[in-house]
Parts: sequence; C-alpha cells; structure tokens
Amino acid sequence: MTHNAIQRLLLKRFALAAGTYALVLLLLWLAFFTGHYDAPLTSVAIGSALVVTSQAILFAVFYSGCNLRFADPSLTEAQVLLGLGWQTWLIAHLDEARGAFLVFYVLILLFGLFHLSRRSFVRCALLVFFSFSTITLWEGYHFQLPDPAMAVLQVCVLFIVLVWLVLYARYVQASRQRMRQRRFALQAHQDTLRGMMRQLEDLVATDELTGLFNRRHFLRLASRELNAMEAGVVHGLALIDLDHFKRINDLHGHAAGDQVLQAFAGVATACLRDSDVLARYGGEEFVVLLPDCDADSLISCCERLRIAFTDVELIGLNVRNLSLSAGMTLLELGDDLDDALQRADQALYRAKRDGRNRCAAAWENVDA
Ligand SMILES: Nc1nc2c(ncn2[C@@H]2O[C@H](COP(=O)(O)OP(=O)(O)OP(=O)(O)O)[C@@H](O)[C@H]2O)c(=O)[nH]1
Repeated sequence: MTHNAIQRLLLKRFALAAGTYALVLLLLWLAFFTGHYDAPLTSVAIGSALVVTSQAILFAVFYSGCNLRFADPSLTEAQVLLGLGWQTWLIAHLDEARGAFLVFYVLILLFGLFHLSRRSFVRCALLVFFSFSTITLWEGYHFQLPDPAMAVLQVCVLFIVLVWLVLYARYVQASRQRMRQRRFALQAHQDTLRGMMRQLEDLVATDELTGLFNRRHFLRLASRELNAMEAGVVHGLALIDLDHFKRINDLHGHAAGDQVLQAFAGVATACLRDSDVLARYGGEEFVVLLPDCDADSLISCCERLRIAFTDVELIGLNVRNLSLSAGMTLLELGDDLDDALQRADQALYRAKRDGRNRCAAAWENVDA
C-alpha cells in the first residue's frame, strides 16, 4: 500500500473516532439535561470544548502528515489513552446512569484491538479497570454511591468483559501474525516463481552454445523493431555465414568448430553497439540487425566484423584462414521482414559465389 493510501485510511479511521466522540458528547449533554450528570453547566461546556479541541489537534496531526514521524503512524495508543481519559472523566460525573456508559470503555478498547500490541492492549485494559475501580472506591469511601451493591456488580462485570477482551485480542493478533507469515511465504514463493520464469524466458531466447539470441527470439525482436519504425528511419540487416565451416569440423573436429562459433560470437558482440541485435540464425549462420543505420554504416560495420574475425586466434587450436561472408540489406518503413531476410540471403549467396570472405549488398544489383 502506498503512503498516501495508508494516510487516507488513517484519516478515515480518525473520522470514525471523531464521529463517535460527537455522539458521546451528545449523550453527555442529554445526561446533563436529564439530571444524570453531576456538574455545573460551565464545567460541561468547558469539558466539551476540550474534547473538541483535542480532536481538532489530532486532525491537524493527521492532516499535516506529522503522524508519519511516529513509530506507529496510526497513533492508536495515544488515541485510545485519550479516549479512556475522557471516558473516565465522563463516568466520574455520572450517577446511576454510569452503568449504561460503561459500554464506551469496550468501544474504545475495540478501536485498538487490531493495532495495539498485546502488551499495550493489556496495559489499556488494566487502566480501564483501575480507573473505574478507583472512582467506585473513592465514592464508596465518601459514601457517595447511590447503590453500593450495583457499583460492585458493575466492577465485576467490567472485570469479566475486560478479561474476555484481552483474551480475544490475543486470539485476533495471533491470527493476524499467522496471516502475515503466510503472506510473506506466498510473496517469497512468487519471487522464486518470477525468477524461474525469467530464467525460462532466457533459456527459450538464447542459443546454448554461443550465448547469443536464437533465431526465434531474433525474429520476434526484429518484428518489434520493424513495427516501431518511424518514417525516414532506416535499419540495417545482415546475414553472416562462416566460410568453409564444414572443413573446420572435418579437419579439427566438432569441438573445434564449436569453439570457432563461440569465437565469432565474442568478436561480433565486441564489434557491435548495445542496441544492435545479434543472433545465431542456425548452424554456422548469424544475423544482425542494426537499428537506425544507413548503407555506409552497415557496410563499415560488416567489414569491421569480417576483418576482426579473420584476425581471431583460437587458444589451443591451429585453425587458419578464418573468414566469413555477409549479405546486407536495408529496412525501411513498411518493409516486410521475410522479404528483407530473403534479400540479405541472396546477397550472401553472391558473396559466397564471388569467392567468400567478403560482404555483398542487396542494393548493389549486380546480377541485374
Ligand atoms: N561444430 C559445429 N558444427 C556445426 C554446428 N551447426 C552446424 N554445423 C556444421 O556446419 C557445417 C556447415 O556446412 P556447409 O553448410 O556445407 O557450409 P560451409 O562448409 O561453411 O560452406 P560455405 O558456407 O559454402 O562456406 C555442417 O557441417 C554442419 O554440421 C554446430 O553447432 N557446431
């Protein structure tokens, strides 16, 4: 969840608490006008004003984002303690109507059921019990209790309700903990799966021997490049075939042939830009797509590659006269990839036919 979403949620939660305060204040005034609240009008008015002020301060804290500076940005414990304080003040001034208002202690504790730690919850429950018991004892000591037996009953009921709430809170928090652990485990599984998917995608797209893209992945990438092509932009495409590769295999063995293929991959990768797409097209044939490239750049790139390959020295192998032939073509907006590959293939055929170790361009229509 984002910061803003959490903050919105906290503000909604605060609004719920503030609404409850408004209703309790209404009940307070009702108790006052029906003669159940034992305090002068000014005291009730000042008390109500203080409650409203405390809520206004809390609203300012949430609205300004100051709450985010605290370890618990929901400020649950502070809000619960404040609520318990006001509730005790209210209870202390009520006569036999006190019993009906006891329910608000439960309401305040329920507010902290999900967010308070086990310890804080027990602390708050103890505070409720001792606050109410102290008021009852104090009034009993000063013979101010209208019905002492009822007061004892209220203390007992409150005790039982509080014990139940503490046990229930433990149960709820243990369940939440379990759920949180499950969520973490699920997230870890998802990360592993995502990693495996990436590995699989790499495997599917890569040629095992050379580490280059394979033909299928090249065709996908090239089609994407072609579709995203803008007017006026030209891409270069070249099919590259290693010369007399069969002879290398025959004279030096298949492993040596593999080493030559890997050497070509290394040399070609070093000669190309990061944005160029090089792939093994099949056997000893490779393909390269040079985005945003004119005829001159394509020729000089293929020539650079050809010369670099002739200079390759293979460790532990005495393979001489390495060379390659390339067929080049240019891709323009609206061009078809298969057609372009065919043009490059025809140019490659010409390069082979004309003696190999050379680059031929499809646009040089010498056969025409
Ligand atoms: N070592 C090795 N050889 C391969 C691999 N893939 C294909 N080849 C061999 O590459 C050779 C290609 O031979 P040809 O198609 O006759 O081509 P070439 O000998 O290079 O002749 P030109 O292309 O005309 O210059 C075949 O002998 C294949 O067996 C590979 O992965 N490793």
